[in-house]
Amino acid sequence: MATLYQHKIQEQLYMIGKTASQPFFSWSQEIDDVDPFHFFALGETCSFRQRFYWSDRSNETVYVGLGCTYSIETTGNEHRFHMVESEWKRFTEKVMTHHNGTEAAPLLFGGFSFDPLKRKTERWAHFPDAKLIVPAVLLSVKKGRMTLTITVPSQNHEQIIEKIGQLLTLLYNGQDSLMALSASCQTYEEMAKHEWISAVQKAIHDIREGGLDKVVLAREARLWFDDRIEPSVVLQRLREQQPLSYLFAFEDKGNCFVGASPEQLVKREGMTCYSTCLAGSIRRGKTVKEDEQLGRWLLQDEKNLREHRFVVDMIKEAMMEVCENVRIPSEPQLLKMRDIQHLYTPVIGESRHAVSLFSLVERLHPTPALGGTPREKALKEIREIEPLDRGWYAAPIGWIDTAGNGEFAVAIRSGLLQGKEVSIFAGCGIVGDSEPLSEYEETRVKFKPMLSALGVEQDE
Ligand SMILES: C=C(O[C@H]1C=CC=C(C(=O)O)[C@@H]1O)C(=O)O
Repeated sequence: MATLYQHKIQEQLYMIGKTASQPFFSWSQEIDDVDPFHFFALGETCSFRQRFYWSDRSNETVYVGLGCTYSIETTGNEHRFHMVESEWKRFTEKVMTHHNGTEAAPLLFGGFSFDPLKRKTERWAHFPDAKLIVPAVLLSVKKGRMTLTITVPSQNHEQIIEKIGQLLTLLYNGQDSLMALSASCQTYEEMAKHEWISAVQKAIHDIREGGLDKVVLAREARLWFDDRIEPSVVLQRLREQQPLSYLFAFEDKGNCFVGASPEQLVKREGMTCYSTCLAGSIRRGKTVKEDEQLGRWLLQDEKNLREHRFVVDMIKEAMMEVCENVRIPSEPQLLKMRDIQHLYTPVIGESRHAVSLFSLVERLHPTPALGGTPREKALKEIREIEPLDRGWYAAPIGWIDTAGNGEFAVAIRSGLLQGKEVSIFAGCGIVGDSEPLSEYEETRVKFKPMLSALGVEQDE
């Protein structure tokens, strides 16, 4: 099998080499079934320094990217979304695509930091305010059909093609390299716990004083393991444990940001735009009866409904500025994940003119589910009182295609894997009648998805 692909690639490249009229060349081919996690894991074996994983909430669309043919990156740029959009457009004009009857084309993957104005720490050194890449090799799974897309420079691509050949050989002829989680956690520490609780008290005070309605405060826990954590194992465990979440990973030179988020920021599919309001939370019950009671309580609890309403109002307003026929249910429903249930309201609209995906991301990020309301005041409050550099946590992560369609999730329920060390993040919406200790407990529940994927169970 591998030989056939290698032969086809070589043949195509030979032709391109002779006729190259564009700086980049992208070649797609439908392939036999492979396991996306295995594909991701082989990226490490074959020394690809960048890896990306994405699957949507239905698991119908899965993308795995390895290597980097083109990258768009910026820090400290207040027009970062616009900059990424125009760079991407420039790239699409420089690439010659050979679809071979597939629907595939090169994709741009990546993410953004939560707040470019927050002081940065060493922890996030490999994650600038925007970093998106076109992978050298991309596995796309759409409704069960698998396609391989190779995107390389038209010249001087011999080395990368050789590496892709090695990958294909291992993919079809080698052993399945996925392993169980072998590292065990030596130390677990909740960072700045007391400082965080004081920050919540301060936020409650500031909200009661007026001028600020809601602010989301997040915190970090650190874990130290006895061995390196391999992201593909964590991804696979997240898929098993959080089947209704977006699954994402972005790895650069051994630093991997990974998570399973229930929250869509935005999706653009032709003229249709989708977003999600997700705010207001309670844990899952231990029995069906208790779970239903907790759910019913959440649907009627004034404080949680208010937290949720701020998000609905903001997303509705943002969508109505660019869309017509905006559909939003009048009441939230419950979204139940393994460890937690949320108030959830989906939003759909038809864009009035061809509004770009990145301009939608810019309008929506951060919603009051991650920042607060009013937006600028909440961001200022977070900058001043939150004892944390969020990095890419709570920020947009996703992909865009050459037609401008794509999807970004909100990178919550996530962690940063750096060799034997891991940071995980969780936050919650603070309003005037919040209670610091129950907000603290809520963040503990939100740590659970990452902790379980890392093989760590929390004390009750
Ligand atoms: C900020 C997080 O969750 C947000 C999403 C859903 C519910 C939330 C809440 O109830 O506070 C948060 O707004 C997180 O998980 O770190």
